[in-house]
Amino acid sequence: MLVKSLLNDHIQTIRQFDEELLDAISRFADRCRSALNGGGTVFFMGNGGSAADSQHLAAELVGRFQRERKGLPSVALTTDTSILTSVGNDYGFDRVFARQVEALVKAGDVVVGFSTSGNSANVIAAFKMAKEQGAFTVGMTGRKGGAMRELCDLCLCVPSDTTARIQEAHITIGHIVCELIEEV
Ligand SMILES: O=C(CO)[C@@H](O)[C@H](O)[C@H](O)[C@H](O)COP(=O)(O)O
Ligand SMILES: [Zn+2]
Repeated sequence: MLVKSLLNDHIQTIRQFDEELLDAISRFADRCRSALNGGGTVFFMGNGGSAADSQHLAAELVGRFQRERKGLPSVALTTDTSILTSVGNDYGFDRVFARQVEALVKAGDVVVGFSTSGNSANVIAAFKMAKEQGAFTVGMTGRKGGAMRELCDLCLCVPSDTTARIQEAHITIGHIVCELIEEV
């Protein structure tokens, strides 16, 4: 049955998280915590479903995940249609995140990019800019990792080659990171 087999794929993907990935999730949360404690901001970006993940996680930090606490500085670079259309129109779609990183990101910030292929040109360009700005970069991708694997300071490769399964694992990891950030 297709439904059961798709659910099994999802379960298998999560089951196949190895120690290296679990350790990377903890390090991701630690980096966010130290950036936030030092007055920094956590930025998120991605295309399509990954844009939705970016907005979802920024909302968890600015608003509330599970605990009552102060709002934490976080920005999704996927939301301002005036910026996205002006930069896309004037400089090209590949620059829509990089330009915002140039304008907003400071040393000590964390820049998180979601890309199931690891190869979305606008995410890659923004990571390069984030390094120039002195930020810590976290790539969230799939098994192969694409260009992101070598480019990011920390790269979390979900053990699947299927976009949907990778995205499902990304939001699970994102929620775990939010829980660890709130733990303090
Ligand atoms: O949500 C989905 C598919 O599940 C799509 O919207 C998907 O995110 C888009 O095709 C993206 O453009 C894919 O980009 P990426 O994950 O390779 O960076
Ligand atoms: Zn999707």
